[in-house]
Amino acid sequence: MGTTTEGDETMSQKEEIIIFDTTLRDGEQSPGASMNIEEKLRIAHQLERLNVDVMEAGFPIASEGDFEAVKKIAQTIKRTQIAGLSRANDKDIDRAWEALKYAGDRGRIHTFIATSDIHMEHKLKMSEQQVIDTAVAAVKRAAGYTPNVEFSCEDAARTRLPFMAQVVKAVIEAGATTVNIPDTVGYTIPSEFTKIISYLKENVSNIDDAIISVHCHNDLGLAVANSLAAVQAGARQVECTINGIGERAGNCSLEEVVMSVRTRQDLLPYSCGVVTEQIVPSSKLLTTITGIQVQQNKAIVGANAFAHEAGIHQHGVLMNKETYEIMTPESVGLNANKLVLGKHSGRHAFIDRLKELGYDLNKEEIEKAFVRFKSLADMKKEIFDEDLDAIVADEVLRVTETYKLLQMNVSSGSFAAPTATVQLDVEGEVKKAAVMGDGPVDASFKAIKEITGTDYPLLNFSVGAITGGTDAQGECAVRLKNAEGREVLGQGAHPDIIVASAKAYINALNKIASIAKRTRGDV
Ligand SMILES: CC(=O)SCCNC(=O)CCNC(=O)[C@H](O)C(C)(C)COP(=O)(O)OP(=O)(O)OC[C@H]1O[C@@H](n2cnc3c(N)ncnc32)[C@H](O)[C@@H]1OP(=O)(O)O
Ligand SMILES: CC(C)C(=O)C(=O)O
Repeated sequence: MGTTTEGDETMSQKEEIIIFDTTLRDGEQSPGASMNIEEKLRIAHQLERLNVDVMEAGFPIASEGDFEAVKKIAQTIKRTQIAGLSRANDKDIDRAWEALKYAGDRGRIHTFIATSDIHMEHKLKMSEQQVIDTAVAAVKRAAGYTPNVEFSCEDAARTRLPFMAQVVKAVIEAGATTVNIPDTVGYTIPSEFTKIISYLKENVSNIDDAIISVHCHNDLGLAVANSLAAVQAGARQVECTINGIGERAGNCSLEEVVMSVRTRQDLLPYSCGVVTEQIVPSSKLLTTITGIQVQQNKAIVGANAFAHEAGIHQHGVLMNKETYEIMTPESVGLNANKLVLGKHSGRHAFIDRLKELGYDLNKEEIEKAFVRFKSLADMKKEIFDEDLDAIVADEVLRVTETYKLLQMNVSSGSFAAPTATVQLDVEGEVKKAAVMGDGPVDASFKAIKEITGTDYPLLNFSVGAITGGTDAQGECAVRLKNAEGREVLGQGAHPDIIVASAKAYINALNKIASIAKRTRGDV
């Protein structure tokens, strides 16, 4: 791009912005984004390919599952720093280190306590002095395990500045090497956040002994703008998530902040190590795993981010892409010159495309996905990346199957009552049911319920077409609530939308069964 200054030599002389990804912790706090250990590990591998500097893997005290996920990630990921969150108390910090210790000096304890009046008075019921003492004690305890300690002043953007300066000074003295200034409730605006960071730089005598970090939420849609303002004021770590997922309206979006820095080197002359070509694969993997779709007009990773519809724009782009494109699709991992995949494609092209999409599958997984790819290619002229995402989600990312769909047949229309006949393999036993319903999906779900003897509340059911055209695969998501009140997302894809719905329902039942087995200690 004519307007950017890239190139390794120039980049290496620039001040570095540390990219701290919190998709697996704050991102996971998005309603419906809970992931199991295997899913978190897949994202962790992708974050390593994306080359973020730090990944926050979870909140180890939160649950057995989160502890195991952080531990597994700390044991498996070899290059990236791994952070674990803890409240400012001994038991959280000890538990965090128990999981993080496998990463050695790449393990980071991230401890926090709120510093705003409203949080101190109503939530913590602590005085200023108690908060300072608790923060200092927490940092000291964490520093006893590792020098890699981050401290966050929760709700910093609504904290009185002289008090925050006192806290920041004290935690740096106690051993914090990164001090994070979160806008926990997405309240600040860029000019104010600039003043907050500048204030700390000017009024905390030991501020240069730590990296200043920011962690912005998007309640007013300003998370990225606020993060960039903070960087310009001296912050050197940005906390963010893929697709901007996170608590409430989400967090600062990684792809937006990284591409802003890369694209506006004239105003943001910093370097960051993110391999931007891995942005779209990361976004897609997250969508596949969580089922949370990205809005079409989402910057960088939305379906329309590089689409030009208007004639004047199309004309301009045909003459010179830079008339309407400020970055190339290739730079974020959208490969325009791809081999077309269809029924005549072989394993080499197939594996190559899966790798481009960020899937690192073993031989057995590739074989399963390939068989499914060929059968889809028999029904559909061209197989798109989205189809491959759905195949991988369906064939590889799914949990151990207690229930397998063998066959189904549905009759429906405007005349007779819709009827579904479904045959399932239930742990080796073939079972069948034929049931009428209000519609074909309702009839299928009733048949599955009858066979499996289950009746979990259905919270949500959504249907979408993965690609365009009448031969597109349908993609369904089903959200059920298990007996313990936990929400479970099931996904299924198939060119027949009713079969896709049944697969999604069965996928959710399999997840519930696998949670129950884990709880009982059967697996
Ligand atoms: C801004 C953020 O995103 S912070 C991270 C938010 N993420 C989460 O909360 C997800 C994971 N959380 C959990 O699983 C649970 O909340 C747990 C395991 C951490 C705690 O569960 P519980 O012990 O049942 O407590 P609960 O969540 O109801 O209340 C929080 C308690 O922690 C205290 N607390 C809150 N923040 C902190 C802190 N930073 N340091 C010390 N104590 C804190 C609260 O005052 C309250 O204490 P109390 O039980 O003495 O009244
Ligand atoms: C724990 C902190 C960093 C947080 O998530 C927030 O303040 O939003």
